[in-house]
Amino acid sequence: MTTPDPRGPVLEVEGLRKTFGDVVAVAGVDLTLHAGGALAVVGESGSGKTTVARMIVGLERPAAGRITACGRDRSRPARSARERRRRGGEVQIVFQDPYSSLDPRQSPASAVEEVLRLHTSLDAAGRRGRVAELAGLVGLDERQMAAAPSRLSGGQRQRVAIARALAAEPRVLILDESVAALDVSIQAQVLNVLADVRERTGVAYLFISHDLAVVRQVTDDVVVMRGGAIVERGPTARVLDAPAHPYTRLLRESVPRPGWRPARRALRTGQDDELKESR
Ligand SMILES: Nc1ncnc2c1ncn2[C@@H]1O[C@H](COP(=O)(O)OP(=O)(O)OP(=O)(O)O)[C@@H](O)[C@H]1O
Repeated sequence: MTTPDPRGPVLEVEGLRKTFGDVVAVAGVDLTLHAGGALAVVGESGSGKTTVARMIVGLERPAAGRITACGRDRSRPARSARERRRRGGEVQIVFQDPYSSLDPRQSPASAVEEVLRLHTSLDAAGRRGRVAELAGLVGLDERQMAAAPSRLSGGQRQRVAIARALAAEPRVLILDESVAALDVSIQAQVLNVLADVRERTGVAYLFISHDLAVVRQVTDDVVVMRGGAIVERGPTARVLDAPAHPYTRLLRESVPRPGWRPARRALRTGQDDELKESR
């Protein structure tokens, strides 16, 4: 087995294709995400973005094409629990809906610890320390980490989902419309957390979004999908400022709220939204 190059691609997708009956959801997509990079996948609803993400994490089986993460092929389903676990240590995903992503009976601390138990060799004390570190990274305090998920707001739940995904120490984090369900001000705070996390951990993002203003803030490169295919790709600023494809121009013109700007520093203390308990 070869050791993956730490600066090389952490995710490569070639000729990826998926059909659902007569519908061609993904029609031959090529993507490369480099270590520590952030690549956006944009496009209107139904353009195939989520299906690409689901194939990468093994929730859908490709009709054709090749997916390589950390130098290892993952185009076919994992054949053992061990292989599934190893893949989970390479790529993790955070979905859109903060309300369905957490087990209502499990505290955030216990959810994060469970992942640490599966993916690391830390002992109980080591895991407790790491839970605290991850909580700090996403801006949650001890009380929030011990609370029932029903007492947490949407923004806090997404922070938990991000911490839980990072607990597996993935090289790639897929964010599938992960801030789309949040209010604009909370969204800005979670985006700041994501920028901070990337800087501090070197994790790479595949950032799926229909929102160009958001994409501009957190990604270096972008691919634009339409009808299952990529119609344009390049550095995010260039593609959004001077789109070459008419579809990208159309997407840009339909942005509902231009001009969003992030705060300089990420909020680390979860001040975005207090525990409902304390309201
Ligand atoms: N399980 C499924 N069964 C049938 N068709 C599906 C299924 N999943 C996706 N599709 C279809 O595949 C196409 C791509 O869907 P996909 O969800 O990947 O797009 P998207 O760009 O992520 O859109 P959205 O942002 O609305 O989720 C759409 O036409 C969709 O209806």
